[in-house]
Amino acid sequence: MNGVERTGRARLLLRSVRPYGAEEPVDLLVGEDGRIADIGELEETDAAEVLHADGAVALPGFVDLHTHLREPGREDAETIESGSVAAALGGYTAVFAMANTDPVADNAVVVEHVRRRGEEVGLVDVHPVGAVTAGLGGQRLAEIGSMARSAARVRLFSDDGNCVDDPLLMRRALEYTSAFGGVVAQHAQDPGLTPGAQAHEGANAARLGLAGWPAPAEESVVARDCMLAGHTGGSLHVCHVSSAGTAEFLRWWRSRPGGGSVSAEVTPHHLLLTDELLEGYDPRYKVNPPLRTDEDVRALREALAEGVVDCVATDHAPHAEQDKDCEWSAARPGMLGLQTALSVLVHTMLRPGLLDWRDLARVLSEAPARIAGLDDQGRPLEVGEPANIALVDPQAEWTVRGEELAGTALNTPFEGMTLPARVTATISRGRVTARDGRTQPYGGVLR
Ligand SMILES: NC(=O)N[C@@H](CC(=O)O)C(=O)O
Ligand SMILES: [Zn+2]
Ligand SMILES: [Zn+2]
Repeated sequence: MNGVERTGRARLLLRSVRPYGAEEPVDLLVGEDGRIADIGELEETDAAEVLHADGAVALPGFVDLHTHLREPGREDAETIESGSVAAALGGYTAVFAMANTDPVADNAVVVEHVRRRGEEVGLVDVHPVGAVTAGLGGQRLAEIGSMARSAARVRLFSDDGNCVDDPLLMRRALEYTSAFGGVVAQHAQDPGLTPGAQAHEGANAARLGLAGWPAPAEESVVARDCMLAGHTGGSLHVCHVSSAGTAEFLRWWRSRPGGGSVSAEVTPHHLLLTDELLEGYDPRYKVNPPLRTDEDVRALREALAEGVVDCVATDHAPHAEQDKDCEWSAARPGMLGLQTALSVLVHTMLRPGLLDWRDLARVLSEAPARIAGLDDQGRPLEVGEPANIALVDPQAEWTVRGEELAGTALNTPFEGMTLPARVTATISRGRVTARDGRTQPYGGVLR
């Protein structure tokens, strides 16, 4: 008896997919319950929809712990809808929407709005991140408990964009969130070391006359927070690790007893780009933390390969044209990332042999789902599991054009670059949400 006989009707038949890049293609059947019903060489069924995948690599749908959707407040840069489109096209089935909106997501009303709007759009599970401090002000804790208990059931808290600088507040946040299994995601940047910072502190910034952002401003906060997490038993997640020194510290810390309560992410742009790109003062390369050196890039790739850094998060940061198309110092930091992440990972990690497809499933899906405590994402591609799937054409090559990406923002740092591999379809709980560059809502609700 196959899964469909067990569960009733079939919904979708994926013809010829290669789970985790396996040599031999198989067929994958999804039941009406949105779960994988059968895998193998399957007979024609009365499946409602057949998708000919032509040997595409099948991975569990990607999970982004770090996305800026800009709604509420800056809908001119991105909306929950346009960001969901970008996410589905990029192979994502769940994203975490950062709290630095206007109003800030520091209370139950805002986080419930974000979650509900994500459900209405129905392309990807949108999980709101709650602010750690009220108004991202760094002075007192936000209403963490009420956000956790709200219908949005917030588990991830971050002041991202700002660092939770005050050590006592950081300690309290770790203690408080640990009571209900929450996680504090820190944007590690000592503000005292980075006044007016514009670029990685080093030879390039000096030559270009840009105020430096020294790596120890990140490393010292990461070290402090690891120690606070160890002391309190709280869970710390380090956002956008950017320096070799941070990777080295995390390698040491995580090898110690108790070091397992710390997790970390790296962005695709920090795995590929360096501060040499700043030469022409093009604000598309302005980002926080800044692009650093070749040596940092190498160290970050190694750290991801080793598992010292658990996962990849995009830090997708759309900006309106007037906030990027201006002189360097006036431009906002941030880069688009959702639709290019898989390709950058194939280019920087898979092709050089640092990771294989199974590892990509880990860093793009399984690890972030585990860190955020999602039990229906990052699951194995096996019978009975939820059908959250990204299909990837590994042979594809494409040239990135901001104009062709979803949404109105154009600030991709990969403009004009030709990258390998492309997401051809995304399936969210058994429904095709994206296919060949188009999206279609699943109309489902989060469970
Ligand atoms: N990464 C950025 O440069 N910008 C982010 C904030 C952040 O992630 O720190 C943004 O909100 O635009
Ligand atoms: Zn940040
Ligand atoms: Zn961010």
